Amino acid sequence: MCGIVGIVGTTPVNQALYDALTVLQHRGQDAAGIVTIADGNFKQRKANGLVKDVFETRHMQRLKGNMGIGHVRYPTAGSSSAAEAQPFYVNSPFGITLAHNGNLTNAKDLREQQTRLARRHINTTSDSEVLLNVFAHELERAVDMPLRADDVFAAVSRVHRQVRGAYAVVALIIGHGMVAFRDPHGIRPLVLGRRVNEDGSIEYMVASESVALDVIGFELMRDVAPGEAIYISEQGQLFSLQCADNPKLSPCIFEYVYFARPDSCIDKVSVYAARVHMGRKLGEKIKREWQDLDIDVVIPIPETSCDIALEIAQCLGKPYRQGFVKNRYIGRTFIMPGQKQRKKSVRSKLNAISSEFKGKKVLLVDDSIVRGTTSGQIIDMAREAGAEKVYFASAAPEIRFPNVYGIDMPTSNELIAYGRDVDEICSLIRADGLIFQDLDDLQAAVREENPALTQFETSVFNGHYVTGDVDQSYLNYLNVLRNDDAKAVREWSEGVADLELYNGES
Ligand SMILES: O=P(O)(O)OC[C@H]1O[C@H](OP(=O)(O)OP(=O)(O)O)[C@H](O)[C@@H]1O
Ligand SMILES: NC(=O)CC[C@H](N)C(=O)O
Ligand SMILES: [Mg+2]
Repeated sequence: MCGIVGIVGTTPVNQALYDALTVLQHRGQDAAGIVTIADGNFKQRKANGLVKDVFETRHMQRLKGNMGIGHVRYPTAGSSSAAEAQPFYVNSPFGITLAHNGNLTNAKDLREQQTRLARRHINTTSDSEVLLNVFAHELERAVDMPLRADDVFAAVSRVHRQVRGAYAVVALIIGHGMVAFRDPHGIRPLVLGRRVNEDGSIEYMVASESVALDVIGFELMRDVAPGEAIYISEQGQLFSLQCADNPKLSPCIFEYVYFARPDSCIDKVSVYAARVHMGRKLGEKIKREWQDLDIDVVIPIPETSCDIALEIAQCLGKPYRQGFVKNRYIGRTFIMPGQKQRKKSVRSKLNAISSEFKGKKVLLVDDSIVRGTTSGQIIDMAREAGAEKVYFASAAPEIRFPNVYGIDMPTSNELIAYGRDVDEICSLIRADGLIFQDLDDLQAAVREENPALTQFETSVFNGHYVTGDVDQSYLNYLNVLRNDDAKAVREWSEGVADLELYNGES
C-alpha cells in the first residue's frame, strides 16, 4: 500500500504535493517521487528515502507547474531499487507519468503481451511500469485528436478488461490532463476533493486518503468508485465515468486495521470509528471468553493500536496506561523491507516504563500480529519491566494467507499464525494468554460505519481472493519470487551493480 496524490490547480502545486506526500508517509517509507508539468515538459524528482530526505529546496524549485502527481512507495513487486521509485514515465502517446498503489496479479502475462504484441519495452521489474504501458497502449488505440475524456475512459475500460489485482492510479497526460482510476473491486482507497478559490475557479485533488485533502485545505467530495475513472482536463474541467463491466466494492479490510491513518475516511468509514468498534467487539469477546481473567491494566503497543486499546479498557472497566514510549523518529516497522531491520527496529522504536508493569497483570493490545516480530519482543520487554502476567489481544484475526494486493506478505511461511492454532502462537510469543478478534466481528466493526459495505477483501484471514484469479500455483510462484531470502539476494546484486536505466534526476 503506497500513497498516491494528484492535483490540477490554478497555482504551483509543488508544495501541496510535498505536504500531501508527507501526510501519506505512513503508507510507504522506501521511496518518494513527484512529477509536475511546466512549459510542456515533465519535471521529475524521485529517489529512495523519506519525503523529507528526497526533496531538497533545489528539487522543489525545479518542480514547477500547476498540475502534478506524487507517490510514496512500499515495494510489493519488483525490487526496492531507486529505478522502481514512482511515478513512472512513457513518452508515447503524448507523454504519460503514472503512480500506482496496489499490486497486479497478472503482471507477468501482461509484461509478455506488452513486449510481444504491443512491442513496448518495460525496463524494470515493477508491476506499476507494466500497468503504465498497458494504459499507454490502450490510450494510443483509443485516441482521437484532440484527446477527449471519452478516449481516456475507453482506454481505462480496456485496462480493466486486461489487468487483474489491485490498482488505485493517478496519471498525467502531457498537454491534456490528469486521470485517476480505481480497480473494479476498489481494493485500495482513492478519494476526490476540491478547493474553490475566491475567483470561483476550482482546483481538484485525488489522494489515497482523505487526510491528505484535509491538510492541504481541500474538501472531500467523495470516494472514487470501484472501476470508475476521473479525468480532469488542463483547463480544470472534471469528467467521470464508470469504466468497469462488473464493479463490486470490496475494500481491503487491513486498511482499517492498520494501514490508514485514523483521521482518514475511506469508503464512507471513519478509520478511527472503525478501530473504536474493533476495540469494543474485542473487549466483549474478552469478557465472554476470559471470565475469570485477572487484568490490572490495559496497555497499547503504539501507535496504531492505541484507539483500540482505549476502548477495550473501557469495555473491561480497567485502567488504560501508555506503558510503552515510542521513539518518534523511527517509522513503521511492519513496512520495513527485511526481517532483520524490522526486528532491530522494534527494540529501538519501543521502550517500557517499568512502573506501569512492575508486579502487574497486563493486557497488551495490538491491531494485528503478522510475523510476530513486534509481539514476541514486546512481551519479553514487559516481563523484563517486571510484569507478573502478560496477556495479549489482537484486534485482527489470525493472519494465515499471503497478500497479493499491495501488502508485502508474499509467503505463508513468514506468518506466525500459518499452520498454528492460538495456543501454539501464544507459546511462541511467550504470552500467558492470547486472544484474536473473530473475522465476522472485524467486518461488522467496519460495516457499522457504512452498512452498504457488503464485501471486504479479507484474503489474509480466510484465503478468499476477491479477484478470483489467485490459485496455489500463483502463490507458489510468488513465494519463490519474493520470499525474504530471494529479495535479499536480488537487492544485494542490484546494490553492487547500480547500472539501471531510469529517468530520475538528482
Ligand atoms: O507481527 P508483526 O509482523 O510485528 O506486525 C504487526 C505489527 O506491525 C505494525 O506496527 P508498526 O510498527 O508497523 O506501526 P505502528 O507504529 O503504526 O503501530 C502493527 O501495528 C503491529 O504492531
Ligand atoms: N504498495 C504498493 O502499492 C506498491 C505499488 C507497486 N506494486 C510497487 O511495488 O511499487
Ligand atoms: Mg504497531
